Amino acid sequence: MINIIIAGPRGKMGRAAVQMVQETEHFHLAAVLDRKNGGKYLNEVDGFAGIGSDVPVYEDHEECFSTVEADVLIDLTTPEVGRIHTLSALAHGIRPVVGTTGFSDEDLGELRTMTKDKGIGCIIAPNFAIGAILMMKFAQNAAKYFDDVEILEMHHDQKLDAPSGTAIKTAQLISEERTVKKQGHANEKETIPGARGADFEGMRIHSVRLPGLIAHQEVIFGGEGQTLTIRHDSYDRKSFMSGVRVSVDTVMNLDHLVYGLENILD
Ligand SMILES: NC(=O)C1=CN([C@@H]2O[C@H](COP(=O)(O)OP(=O)(O)OC[C@H]3O[C@@H](n4cnc5c(N)ncnc54)[C@H](OP(=O)(O)O)[C@@H]3O)[C@@H](O)[C@H]2O)C=CC1
Ligand SMILES: O=C(O)C1=N[C@H](C(=O)O)C[C@H](O)C1
Repeated sequence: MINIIIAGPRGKMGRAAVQMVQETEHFHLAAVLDRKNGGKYLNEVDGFAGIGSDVPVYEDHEECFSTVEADVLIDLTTPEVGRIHTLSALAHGIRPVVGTTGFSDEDLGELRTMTKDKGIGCIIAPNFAIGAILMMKFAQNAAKYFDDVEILEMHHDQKLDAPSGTAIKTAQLISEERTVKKQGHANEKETIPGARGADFEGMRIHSVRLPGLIAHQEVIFGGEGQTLTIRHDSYDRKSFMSGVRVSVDTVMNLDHLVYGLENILD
């Protein structure tokens, strides 16, 4: 049995994760970490009637991590608080599985150092959906043959960070194969600032935010007389849950930080 704490249980991902943990035979939801409802049980929180009558809600992460006997923290919050939760969990010997996006390179470096010092596992996954991981790997492979690429990520309009964690990870993987190149016309000029999107080593990332969307990304490569488009769509947050489950199982046997599920899948 793996004892789990979920941070951000009332969020869109947090709710899906609570359901996944409850449905997984060898997982036990030991507690949740919320910024409201401290002192209650989960079944007393709006939207959880009938679920988690034995699952305490904590508002204070220190109190939660020092009181609850947990193996794994699943964090699905915001980068600011997710970073603090992750550092604190590691300090208490609890292995973090972090889906929260928006961490800076400095944040990742700090977490990598802390994980190494503690000698326990930590997984930070910008995207838990297997289709999205394949999209990133296919895009990295295609980058061996195409120098010019633009990433178009499309998300629901409640998303806080832009570009998405997936788009940044995709650009990082592509950059392992691609020589830095400023794309487009040498003299191109934006007549409205931002028209050409974010610049990652000369490749462009465009962020669309619209109600109705969940999580979607196209990686478009261009060459002479042709384009190649690699696209992934998440239509339901259930698409992320098998990746969260695999991450919880895997982090139990790690002694270092893994950034990206492509590193733990065959
Ligand atoms: N890795 C992956 O595959 C995926 C990652 N994500 C990422 O997961 C994160 C959560 O996404 P999503 O569920 O859509 O977002 P939501 O906004 O729906 O949920 C975030 C939750 O975090 C809580 N929260 C915010 N600030 C604090 C705080 N200071 N202390 C404690 N809790 C806090 C919010 O509480 P309140 O309701 O009170 O604001 C909310 O319940 C995002 O970073 C997103 O990018 C999303 C989908 C897939
Ligand atoms: O906020 C979201 O919804 C998502 N966030 C992650 C990201 O930033 O890449 C993963 C997925 O795209 C959904």
